[in-house]
Amino acid sequence: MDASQIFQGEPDNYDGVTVTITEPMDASKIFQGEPDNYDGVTVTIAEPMDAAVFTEKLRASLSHWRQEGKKGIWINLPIRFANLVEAAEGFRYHHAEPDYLMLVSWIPNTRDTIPANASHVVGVGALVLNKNTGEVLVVQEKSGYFRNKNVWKLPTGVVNEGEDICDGVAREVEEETGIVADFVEVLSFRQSHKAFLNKKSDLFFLCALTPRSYEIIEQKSEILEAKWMPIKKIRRPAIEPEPRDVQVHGKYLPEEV
Ligand SMILES: NC(=O)C1=CN([C@@H]2O[C@H](COP(=O)(O)OP(=O)(O)OC[C@H]3O[C@@H](n4cnc5c(N)ncnc54)[C@H](O)[C@@H]3O)[C@@H](O)[C@H]2O)C=CC1
Repeated sequence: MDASQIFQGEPDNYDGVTVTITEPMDASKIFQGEPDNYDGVTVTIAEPMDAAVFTEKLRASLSHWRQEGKKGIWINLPIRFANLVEAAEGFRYHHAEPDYLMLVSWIPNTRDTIPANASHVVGVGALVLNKNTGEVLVVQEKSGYFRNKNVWKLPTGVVNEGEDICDGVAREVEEETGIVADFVEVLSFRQSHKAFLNKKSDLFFLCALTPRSYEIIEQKSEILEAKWMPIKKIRRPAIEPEPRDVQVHGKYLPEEV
């Protein structure tokens, strides 16, 4: 065995060994990471590495972090280094983004408190009401649950990462129908489960908007047709609300309805 690769210690009378660390650990032999506020470390792999070298360096780093009392160890693995996934012993997937995979390992013998990956998508629906005419903006979709069902529905969509709900709902309305509208307020919200990929939950916010323009220009890729529909014609929802859904309150309905 190459003596330089193992610690040299002092034996004692009880078959034990005491190792005294006299020099700083060779930084090139362990990964340098970014500390976080939860005694964790995030290592971002920036260079290609041989899998065996990676495993060796990771073992040395884990031993060092254990001594330092570190807890959650994160490895940000750009997709071009995906060959190292299997070499990351003791790590599990946390989440993946288009350009990287995040691995994590909880190293102390205490309860693992790593938060789960994002659990919900955030959807928005738009009640765009022209109070002068008593008409509501409705669409028929080319894909999704209501495809080919001849159902008129309120414009809906999904909020982008980092986008406010009030901006997302106005963007979706404009993208789908060409109508420029101002967000007024959230009327109700609903939570449903196993909504996306039969796994993620869905938080859906129904919002009131006031139109600033009235000429419809449909988005041909997603919308079959859009129109202004007299609110009196809206008889009942195509899907009955769940008992726990919060209902739209009446102040947005024109007085004669
Ligand atoms: N669409 C509807 O009839 C209703 C939608 N909602 C809510 O509105 C929000 C948004 O829903 P939607 O407007 O239906 O958007 P969606 O979630 O069905 O789709 C959003 C966008 O992603 C695309 N997309 C979704 N899954 C896809 C897949 N597997 N492959 C390829 N493209 C895919 C869609 O074509 C669309 O462009 C959600 O919170 C939903 O619960 C609520 C009631 C009815």
